Parts: sequence; structure tokens; C-alpha cells
Amino acid sequence: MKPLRALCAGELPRLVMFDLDGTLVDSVPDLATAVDRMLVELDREPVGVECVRQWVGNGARVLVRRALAGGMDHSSIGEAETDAALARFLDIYADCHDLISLYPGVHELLEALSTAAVELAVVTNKPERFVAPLLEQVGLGGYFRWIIGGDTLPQQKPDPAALLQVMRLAGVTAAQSLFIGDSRSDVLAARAAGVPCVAVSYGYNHGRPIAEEEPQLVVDSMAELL
Ligand SMILES: O=C(O)COP(=O)(O)O
Ligand SMILES: [Mg+2]
Repeated sequence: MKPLRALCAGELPRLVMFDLDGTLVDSVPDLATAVDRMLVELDREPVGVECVRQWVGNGARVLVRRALAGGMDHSSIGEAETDAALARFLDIYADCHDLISLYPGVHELLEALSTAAVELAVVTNKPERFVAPLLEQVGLGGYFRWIIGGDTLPQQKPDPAALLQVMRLAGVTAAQSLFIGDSRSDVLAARAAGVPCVAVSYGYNHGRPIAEEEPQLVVDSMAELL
């Protein structure tokens, strides 16, 4: 795990925090199914998986607002319309978990880190209720000591609050921690927490290369970290 040591002054980090969607699991096919079913219920045209891939990363509420707006800018969408559509989306998504898949190298990296007694956490903007069951479904149920979802705290990424909270609970400093994510919110949250950030190139970053956000390291697969 040389690349991880290089980011933490020659030592293995004591805590590694992971983003979920686009980092550990490819969840966009299921999210797109749920978005499209919601839109069809509302007598709208479905948008398909490529649009949803660009819109994911700022939590379910913003995803639904982007779907209603048909683009990244959702400022025209009202709160009452959002509340009603979000409730339908969450209900529909609760039954859409057939297509989720684990990215290559994830299981191996988690196994190596936990064997080395590194503490592991998930910090995602996905609503908390979905996270533990999905991790269980893809075979990652036992690895994470802390799970923070998008609605666990008042703030979500890019705010660093969740990262700071996990670091506090783990009793570690920023220099002993690492964050691994796929999108701009992840890089910004890690930077604001003072934590080194590894970004994966295969995830969802609103259609832009993640290197533009200037994480400390970009990898094409978790296997590169082993
Ligand atoms: O729900 C989202 O928008 C994305 O979740 P993530 O923070 O795990 O990428
Ligand atoms: Mg993500």
C-alpha cells in the first residue's frame, strides 16, 4: 500500500473514509431507473442513465431537482414540487437495487486495510437509510465502523462536517486520515478538513475529469493503491 503511505508521511493512514456512489459501487443504473420511473409518473419524458450520471453527487434532493429541471441548474424548481417528487423517488428507489455493482479492486483494498487494522468509514451524500443495506448486498457489510449519510448531519459534502466527526470519533488527526472519492464535493470536503484525498477516475464528476479538482492523487482503479 505504498501510495497510501506516501500520502501520510510514510505511515499507513489510521483512518480511511470512502465515498460510496461512483467510488465503491456503480449505483447510477439503479438511480436512473428510479429517476425515470418518477418522471414517467409525473407525465414527463424519461432522461436515461447518461443524464443521471452527470447529476448524481449532491444527494437525492438535488438529483430529483435536476431531473425536474432537465439539467444541472435547478434554481427554477419550487420546494413543494421538490418535496412531492422526492417522496416518490425515495419510495421507488427503495425497490431499485438490482443493477448495483462493486468496482474492481474495492473488496481487495478493504480487506488489506482491515487486515492492517486501519479504521474504515463511509461518508456519502446518499440518504443514510439506503447505505448499510446496499453495502450488505454487495458483500461489504462487515468493513465499516462508521457510516454517515447525506441526511445524518445537517451538513453534507462539500462541507467537511462529516469527515471531522468521523475523525473525532476515531480519535485521529487529519494527517493520519485519508479520503477516497470520485467527485468535486469529495475533494472539496477533504481539502476543507485538511485530509489528503485520493480520487478515482471511473466515477461520476458531473461529466468533468476529476483531476481538474486537484486531489492529491488520481487512480484508475483501487488496485493501484494496493
Ligand atoms: O447520493 C449522491 O448524490 C451521491 O452519493 P456519494 O456522496 O456517495 O457519491
Ligand atoms: Mg460519489
